[in-house]
Amino acid sequence: MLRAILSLLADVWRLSIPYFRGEDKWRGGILLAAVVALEVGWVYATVLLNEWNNAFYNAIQEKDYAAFTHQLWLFAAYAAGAIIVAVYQIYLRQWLEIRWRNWMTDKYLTAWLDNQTHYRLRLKGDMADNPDQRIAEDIRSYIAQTVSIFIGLLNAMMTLASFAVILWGLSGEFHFTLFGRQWDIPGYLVWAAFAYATVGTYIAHLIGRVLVKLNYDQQRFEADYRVDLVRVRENGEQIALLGGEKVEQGRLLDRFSHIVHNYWGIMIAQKRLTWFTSGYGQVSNVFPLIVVAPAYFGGSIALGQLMQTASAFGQVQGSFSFFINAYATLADWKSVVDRLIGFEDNIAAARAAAAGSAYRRVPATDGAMLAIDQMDVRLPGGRSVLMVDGVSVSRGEAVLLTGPSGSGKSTLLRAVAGIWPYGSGAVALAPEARMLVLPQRPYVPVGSLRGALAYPDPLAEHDDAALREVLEAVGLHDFTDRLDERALWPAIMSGGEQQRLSIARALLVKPDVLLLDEVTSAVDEPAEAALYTTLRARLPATAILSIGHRSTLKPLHSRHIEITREAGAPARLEGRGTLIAPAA
Ligand SMILES: Nc1ncnc2c1ncn2[C@@H]1O[C@H](COP(=O)(O)OP(=O)(O)OP(=O)(O)O)[C@@H](O)[C@H]1O
Repeated sequence: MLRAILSLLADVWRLSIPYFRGEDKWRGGILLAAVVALEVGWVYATVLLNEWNNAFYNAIQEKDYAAFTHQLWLFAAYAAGAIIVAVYQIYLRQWLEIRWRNWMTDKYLTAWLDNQTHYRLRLKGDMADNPDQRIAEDIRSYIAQTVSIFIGLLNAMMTLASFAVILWGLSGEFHFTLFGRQWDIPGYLVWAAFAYATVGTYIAHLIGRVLVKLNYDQQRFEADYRVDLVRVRENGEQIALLGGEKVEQGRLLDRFSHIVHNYWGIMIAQKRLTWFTSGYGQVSNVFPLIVVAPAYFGGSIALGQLMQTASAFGQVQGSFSFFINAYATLADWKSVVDRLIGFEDNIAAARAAAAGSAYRRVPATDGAMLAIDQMDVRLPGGRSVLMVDGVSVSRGEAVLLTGPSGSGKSTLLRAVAGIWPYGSGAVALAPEARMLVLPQRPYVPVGSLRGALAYPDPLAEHDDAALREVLEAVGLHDFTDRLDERALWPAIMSGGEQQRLSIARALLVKPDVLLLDEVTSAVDEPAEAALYTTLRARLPATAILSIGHRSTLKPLHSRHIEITREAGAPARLEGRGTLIAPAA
């Protein structure tokens, strides 16, 4: 158990310390110091209140009205101080939490989105479940829980230190005779509180430890369920056309049944733990009185001392049992910490995969804009799918790649674009050449059509005339007046229209090297011919490497290279292929 706690603390340190060393360290540090100072004030107030107990109850016992009213005034002053501390404690704490969360969210988003890590995390299906939950939900609850546990622990330690001293003083000496011998136990009330709390903590640990895994699983099941719901929403049209609603409902209910099943586990464990903690809490109300009662009834202490001792005992025992009451929170905290650590490790692994990638970027020679040599494209598991050698594209050339489905054409484009980390080889690019890759399924973001067209460039970069002009050029005449319309474009535009929009982007960007992955698969053949003709006419210097299946594509290119594949071996793409005579 000690080892588990130490490793948890090491993880918490790893997750928290960057904030207090980062750009926001001053403000974060000052807020944390203020919260700690208020907590110290709070504990000091409880110490004063404990002494007040003694004076107040003695005034009652002695029927001393003047002392009684004096003590009431004192109480009013303490209470006023406590109210101010309570208000600002929460306020400053929330302030710290939101600053910290802001910082951590920024850091995680950067780590996730930078260098295409978000994409590589997906490549290996097992690498990170639900990054959205890690970034949105787990960071929030991690910070809230860490601050709350830190402050709780600080309070428990300070309360323990102050009240143990008071209680030690109040204990006097406890004498009893056992086995014919007199035993003296100094500070016996402190030991009694300690023994009571230790037994309680240990029993709570035994009962509550199953909650760690159960809470972890619960979060995962909830997130999986949410992801499946989103998937149904996103693929609504396909599901409706295929009539897949029953299957989807079955799958969703199946996902949900995991939540229910696990929740029952949590309920049962929680019930068992509550039996114990609430019983323990009730006993704690009277336990100190029982322990001190013999001294009171024996006449050695007054009512004030009884009340002060009982309250001090309660404080000591309460701080010892901090872990008992915080058990469920600690279990939950551990699962949040585990998930964030797992996420950070996955990000690091994805970055290492990228850094360890054996693809090399070299400057192109011999006038080629793009050349691919000795490339071995592999899958995440290590299997080789495609070997490429001696393939190059010159300025103004349009090279068509064809080959069997699944032979690795799209993966080759990913490797050339630098987002695919598995495999090895050299990608030579002309110095300063700008490359644009248009994937098979265009990405049309939600928002204004202007934003979707210019994506991901800043809007100010292209003027309206240029945007309208490229829309006209790709045949999207009906959309030229809708630049500022905000809509769910992916649901409104047809597949072919989305592909045209994607080609319009290429016309805007005017890249030096353009990689096209079946970008006209959803338009008819005459439109396809028109689009390619437009591309080549308007980007006469661009080196185009495109992938396609249709035979009608051939005359639209200047060269054709075919991928060959023999059973049991990786597909091969080699050499210069065949020249295509320009259509008459
Ligand atoms: N992330 C991945 N994990 C495992 N295998 C993958 C992954 N991505 C692609 N593959 C596999 O790699 C092979 C090549 O896929 P790719 O999409 O490159 O083929 P393609 O030649 O473009 O096919 P098509 O002509 O059908 O579009 C396929 O067998 C595919 O299943």
